[in-house]
Amino acid sequence: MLRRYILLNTNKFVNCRHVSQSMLQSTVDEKSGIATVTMNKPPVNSLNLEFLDEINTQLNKLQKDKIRGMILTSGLQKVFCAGLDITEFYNPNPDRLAKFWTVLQDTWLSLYMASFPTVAVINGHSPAGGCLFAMSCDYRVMVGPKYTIGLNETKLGIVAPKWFQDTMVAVIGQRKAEVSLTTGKMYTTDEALQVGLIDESLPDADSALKKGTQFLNNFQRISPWAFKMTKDISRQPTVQWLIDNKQKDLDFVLKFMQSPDVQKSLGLYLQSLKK
Ligand SMILES: CCCCCC/C=C\CC(=O)SCCNC(=O)CCNC(=O)[C@H](O)C(C)(C)COP(=O)(O)OP(=O)(O)OC[C@H]1O[C@@H](n2cnc3c(N)ncnc32)[C@H](O)[C@@H]1OP(=O)(O)O
Repeated sequence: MLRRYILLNTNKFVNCRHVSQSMLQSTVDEKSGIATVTMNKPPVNSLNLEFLDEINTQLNKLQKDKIRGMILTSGLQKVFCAGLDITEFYNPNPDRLAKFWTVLQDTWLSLYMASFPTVAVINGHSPAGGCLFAMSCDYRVMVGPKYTIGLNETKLGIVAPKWFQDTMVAVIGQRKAEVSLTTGKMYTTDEALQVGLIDESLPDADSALKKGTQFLNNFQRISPWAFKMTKDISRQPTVQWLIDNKQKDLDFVLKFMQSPDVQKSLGLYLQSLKK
């Protein structure tokens, strides 16, 4: 369905195709072919089964629609994405947990290997799975200075899976990733810029969105085929492990998440969040 739509976050009217509207708003600028996908699941854009499914469906649709680029951002005031919904892990139903993890794997593969260029406009805190999503885009612009980003899993008493870790290594390198992962480091915007976890820091969301669009405009003169082949070659070593080990990865998560020690840590962490 084609109709005029207001591009969220910019407060400006633009010529847009409205693609969908629910926990996820997606608009495509007809002139540039750039999609803006806005996560809007209050209070913190936590990624549960239904939300992940919606994100994955949308990514696949944008791919079919042959868009020229995508900005991933948040419609919330101060959170880009709080990561995986911890309640999916706490006292889980094994069947649902298996579905949840499988959709997470698929969503990550769709985002990481997207055939179009992607930019994360990180307009709020971005821990754990939020950081994974940002790192999986081709470019990161973060609004500073007050938000934080990082893979904090060890702080919850859990372990970032190999493919989360490899994604971070691909962005900031082995040594920095190892220190960051083991300590569960959450970086301020300035620290993230220094370590290379983000590419640019801007003082407000509007200028961050403009920067993201500028980055995507670089690809107007680059063949989509050349872009995709180059990205595939660059990212293949990071994705291949998951492609070859989806079931092994799932089995490990199911076992790990149902262990009493992990459940105890998660329970305490959830309680601390509620406080
Ligand atoms: C083999 C190993 C397999 C496991 C691998 C798992 C891999 C990845 C794991 C993850 O992604 S786990 C998620 C980690 N995320 C976090 O630790 C973030 C926790 N949240 C925060 O730090 C803060 O909420 C925030 C994002 C900085 C926002 O702060 P703010 O003050 O705006 O909001 P709060 O008051 O803290 O929260 C509001 C409301 O949301 C609930 N909540 C927050 N984060 C989550 C979450 N990730 N999942 C579920 N629920 C979350 C929080 O409890 C509050 O609830 P109520 O009190 O309103 O009921």
